[in-house]
Amino acid sequence: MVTNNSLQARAQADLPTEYGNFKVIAYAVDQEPPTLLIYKGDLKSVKAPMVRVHSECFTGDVLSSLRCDCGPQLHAALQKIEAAGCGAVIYLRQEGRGIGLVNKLKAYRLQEQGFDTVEANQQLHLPVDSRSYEVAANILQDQGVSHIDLLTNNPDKIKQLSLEGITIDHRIPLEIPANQFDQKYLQTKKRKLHHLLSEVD
Ligand SMILES: Nc1nc2c(ncn2[C@@H]2O[C@H](COP(=O)(O)OP(=O)(O)OP(=O)(O)O)[C@@H](O)[C@H]2O)c(=O)[nH]1
Repeated sequence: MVTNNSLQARAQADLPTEYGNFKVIAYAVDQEPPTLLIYKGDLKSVKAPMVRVHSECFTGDVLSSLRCDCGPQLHAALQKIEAAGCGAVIYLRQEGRGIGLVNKLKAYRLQEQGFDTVEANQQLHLPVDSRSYEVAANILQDQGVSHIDLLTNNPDKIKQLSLEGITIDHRIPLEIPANQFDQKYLQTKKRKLHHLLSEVD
């Protein structure tokens, strides 16, 4: 299993989780942190498997931070894929929408002073969102998948994956109710980044 000249499947294993039994494959280039494909079922056997392309959020995914909806989105995606019986999470190492964990924490400090998530990145002279979905598309293609049902609220993710050759048959919303700490974060995603968040004002 090899995707292109450099990205390779380096290791695979079973991954039993709270939500059900999955398999995991680590795709990597040289010593870079691996992109993980967590999946269940035969992805090629369905016309459009359910897929979550998830950007790393150490604070949300690992530390259960309430400042964002990332952790609950990841867990909800695993639950939905388990219920569907087939599907995948692709875990991209694009912390902080591409700015990295240190800069994300600097952006958090600025948010504590009143800036929103977009303004905080701008204050740091960093891109608001520098993510690429090419690796996700390469992994799907390596798995023989060209059509997916994508779990997302982010129209840019749909657009970019489409440009990389993946057809999004359906968007499956992945809305997590706001908590007392992430209301402004979700509002900014809706107002400035045009996320499809029907439950946010
Ligand atoms: N720069 C920055 N990144 C953040 C912040 N909060 C979360 N993130 C990162 O945002 C990324 C997730 O992107 P989101 O815009 O929340 O959601 P998305 O993945 O684009 O869209 P969905 O598919 O709908 O979840 C992860 O890499 C997080 O680390 C923040 O306050 N500032």
